[in-house]
Amino acid sequence: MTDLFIKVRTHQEQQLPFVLYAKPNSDKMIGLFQKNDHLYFLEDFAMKGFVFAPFDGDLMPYIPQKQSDVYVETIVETDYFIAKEVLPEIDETAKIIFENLVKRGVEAINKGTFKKVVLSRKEEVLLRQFDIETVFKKLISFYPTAFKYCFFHPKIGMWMGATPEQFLKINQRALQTVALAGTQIATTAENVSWSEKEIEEQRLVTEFITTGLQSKVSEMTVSSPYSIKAGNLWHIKTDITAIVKSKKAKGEIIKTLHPTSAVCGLPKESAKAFILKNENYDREYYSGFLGELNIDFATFRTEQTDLFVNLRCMKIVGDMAQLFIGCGITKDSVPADEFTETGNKSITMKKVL
Ligand SMILES: C=C(O[C@H]1C=CC=C(C(=O)O)[C@@H]1O)C(=O)O
Repeated sequence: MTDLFIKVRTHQEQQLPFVLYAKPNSDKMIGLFQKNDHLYFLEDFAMKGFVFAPFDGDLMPYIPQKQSDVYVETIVETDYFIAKEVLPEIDETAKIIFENLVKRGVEAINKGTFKKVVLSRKEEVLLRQFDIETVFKKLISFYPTAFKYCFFHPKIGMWMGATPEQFLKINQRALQTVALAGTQIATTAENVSWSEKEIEEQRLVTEFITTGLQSKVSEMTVSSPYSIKAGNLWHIKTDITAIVKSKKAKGEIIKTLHPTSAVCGLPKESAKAFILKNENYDREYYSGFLGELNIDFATFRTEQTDLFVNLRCMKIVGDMAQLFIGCGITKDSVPADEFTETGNKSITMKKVL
């Protein structure tokens, strides 16, 4: 066992906060180990550390740089893992509940309450055994292009995930983000074609982000939408770059964009109100955002922010893993298909358990 995982084990035994993560396509694993068990919240967006923000609410926990030890290790592929074959299992009660939720979402769209809403559910998986090191190494091995993480705080719990979605990357004043939406299960075919429903669903995310950024940036560029593979799924993605007008605008940009219409809806406020009223469970940190704020912990360069949307994630509670899965609903959504899509998304985490 390397120093990094020894530190993870001792921190977990001592119930001290830590985060372990590996960025997309990087050969580095980074661990941030808080020296006390205090729950720190961001007071402003100039603070340096690893932020773990929820879907809803202004309280954003973070692990401050000043209170932590940092470990960086190169990923050495010594362990060979075989991806677990995950067979679809349908929970009929969960299916009925989710399909009814989707129906209500489509009705609200038809009434004109919003154009799009992202609805989600939670699924529990019994863990026969659970070892952070093994699960984290599987995430690294199976999802090289994702942001992989394990976050632990005694007052929050343990969360793990492999998200394909960048929320915001800001290097000095250069900003990058993406509009990601539309899902299809990846079969062997490398050419994927998209329906009008999925194209519209993703276009609304691009519209939301570009409109939100408009007054705060200059030199915005927006790529054509293209298909991208994330684990067992295909998505549609648009790359967006811009120059932030002032360094102080970062907080405003984060507040404007979060939660994006890839996880909430359009318009944001009415979609969010519908989610909070109708989903009937607490999303907690699922569809929040997480990552480095104002510092790159591999190089210690400041003025670098690298945040991701907390998707394809799970919370470990006792001998259960709670998987969080959602999908974008538009006027053309078919409830049964949307339920199937959440099942397909659950495979990302099920494969590593
Ligand atoms: C809300 C999720 O995915 C989002 C990101 C990509 C594609 C999505 C979709 O096709 O619905 C979602 O907008 C999730 O994974 O729980």
